[in-house]
Order: sequence, then structure tokens, then C-alpha cells
Amino acid sequence: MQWSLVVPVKPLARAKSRLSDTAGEEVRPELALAFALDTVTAALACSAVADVAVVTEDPRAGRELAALGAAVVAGEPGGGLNAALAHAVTAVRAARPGTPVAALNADLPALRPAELTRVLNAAAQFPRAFLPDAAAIGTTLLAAGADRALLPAFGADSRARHRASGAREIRLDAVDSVRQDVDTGADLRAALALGVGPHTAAAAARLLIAEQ
Ligand SMILES: Nc1nc2c(ncn2[C@@H]2O[C@H](COP(=O)(O)OP(=O)(O)OP(=O)(O)O)[C@@H](O)[C@H]2O)c(=O)[nH]1
Ligand SMILES: C=C(OP(=O)(O)O)C(=O)O
Repeated sequence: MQWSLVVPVKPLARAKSRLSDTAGEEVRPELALAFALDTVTAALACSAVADVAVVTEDPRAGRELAALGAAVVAGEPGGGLNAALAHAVTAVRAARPGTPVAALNADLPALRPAELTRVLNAAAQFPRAFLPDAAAIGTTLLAAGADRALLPAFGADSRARHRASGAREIRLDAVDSVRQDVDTGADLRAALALGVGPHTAAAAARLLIAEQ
């Protein structure tokens, strides 16, 4: 089974506010963009992925992610992340009616295509399924099979809310790269330890140089 992925990217100037202890205001947008570039590069290289649509209102993020081969969905309805995802799924299914869809966070800089394939193959066993984040509180991926509504409930305690919504929790070992989202400095160190993509590696190196 091949999936259409929907990847949400918040306007870079407002993104990753919880990294403010680790990265100053001028560096944070660069880091957020680097995470998204590495996430989308790995997603596009995944054999279980048919296409990737980025939903963003940020012109620079849209431009740079489109250059990788992602489609860009603009025109968010307002109301935040879940409304943006529902809007993007409607746009994707207008082009590919009924396609299975998965929402994937854009802050997974260590993402490995083979691990994403295993997660998507597990998701394909259920009408709706999700993967908890590394902290086991949030969600990094929510999937809905052909013609199923995604019903995204990302945000605080989304693991519990996705479970309560009837989505099946995916329990797999050795898919750390799909679970390691980066919200804090500690998350960034954990992602660097797993091994990040080239954009994040370069941005993190600039961050360390700036600190010296
Ligand atoms: N398109 C879109 N994406 C969003 C929106 N809010 C969050 N996202 C994205 O959703 C994913 C999960 O969001 P968070 O992990 O909370 O990231 P964030 O909002 O940049 O981080 P904080 O500022 O620290 O809360 C990331 O890929 C964000 O870029 C939104 O309003 N619109
Ligand atoms: C939006 C989410 O991400 P975070 O918890 O990283 O903000 C979520 O986990 O639902």
C-alpha cells in the first residue's frame, strides 16, 4: 500500500518556541526549516509513500520544500494545526480520490525511510492508527486508510486523545527515528544522537559555533 503524506509546517518565525532556551530568535526559524527539509527528504525516499503534501502558510518553507518534490497546500482555514491538516487531506483527496493518508510532523530530523515504511505497513492493518512520540505523550504520525476520515487531534496529550478517538496505537520496536520529534533542547540532543539529516546537522553545527 502506498500513502499520501500530509506534513504541516507552522510559519517559521513562530515555530519551535520551546527551543528558545537552546536557540535564539534568529536561529530558531533556520532550525525549524532544517527539521522540515530533513523530514520531507526522508519521507519522499520512503517506498511506502506515493506523495508528500506540505501544508504551510510560510512562503520560504513552501518554496524550499517544493524544490525537494513535495506538493504545497496553502489557504489554511485558520484554527491551527488540526484544521490545517483536515484542509490538506481534502486537497490531497481531491487530486487522488480515496487515497490512504497519514499526517506526519515536520520536526523529525532523524527520520529514516525504512523505519517509516515499517510504521506505515503497521498502520495499514487498521482503519485509523497512530504512533506515539518519543515522550509517549504526543503523536508523530496519524494514519487513515482509503476513504477513512483522518480526524486529527494533535496538540496537548494527543496520544490519549487519538486513542480515545478509536485510532489504534502502533506498537513497534526500533522505529525511534519516526518517534523522535524535537520540541526542546533535550529532544534535539536525542535526535543528534540518533543521527540527523544533513540540513539539521549543518544548522546544529552553526548553533554550536554561535555558542562558542
Ligand atoms: N500548517 C500548520 N502547521 C502547524 C501549525 N501548528 C503547528 N504546526 C506544525 O505541526 C507540527 C507539530 O507542532 P509542534 O511540535 O507543536 O511544533 P511548533 O508549534 O513549531 O512548536 P512550539 O512552538 O514549541 O509549540 C510541526 O510540524 C509544526 O510545524 C499550524 O497552525 N499550521
Ligand atoms: C502537536 C503535537 O506535537 P507536540 O506535542 O510536539 O507539540 C502532538 O504531539 O500532538
